Amino acid sequence: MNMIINETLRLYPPVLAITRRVGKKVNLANKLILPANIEVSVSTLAFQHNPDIWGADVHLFKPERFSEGIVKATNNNSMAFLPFGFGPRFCVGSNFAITEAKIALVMILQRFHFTLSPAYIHSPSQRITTRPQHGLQIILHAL
Ligand code: HEM
Repeated sequence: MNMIINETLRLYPPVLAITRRVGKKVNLANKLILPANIEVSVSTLAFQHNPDIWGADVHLFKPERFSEGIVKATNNNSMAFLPFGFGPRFCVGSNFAITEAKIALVMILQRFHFTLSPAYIHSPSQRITTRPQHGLQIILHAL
């Protein structure tokens, strides 16, 4: 289930970008100079959809890409998988959120199997977090 959750967070990160204010002028590997007091936006979405990192199948839902961990999945660029941020400000609720998602899924799967409704229209959109624009209609079949 971890692989499925990771792949979902990769393709559809709830938080699309992480913002930081530059405290003092900084030179990044002589490639980029960031002046003090600007805001930098790190796009979770861009990193997680970059074919140079994830491969040509970057846009496909393939949970098995995580079968050997994040380092392998990112071709040694584990910072490119950042649905919960990175560094000292890493999400404090990440374990809680993942455990909650697993419990909810397990409770559903104990009672039902489900299929996607033909009414579903795939249109991820951002309203504070990423969500399905027209809802997510599924058909439940009692076990
Ligand atoms: C799938 C669910 C979640 C996602 C994708 C998510 C994502 C994130 C991200 C990307 C950050 C870093 C923000 C930054 O660096 O500027 C963050 C920080 C944070 N998250 Fe979450 N989060 C989730 C669930 C939760 C939950 C359930 C809680 C609380 C129970 C929570 C509490 C926090 C807090 C308090 C911070 C700030 C940590 C700090 O600044 O030291 N998050 N989250």
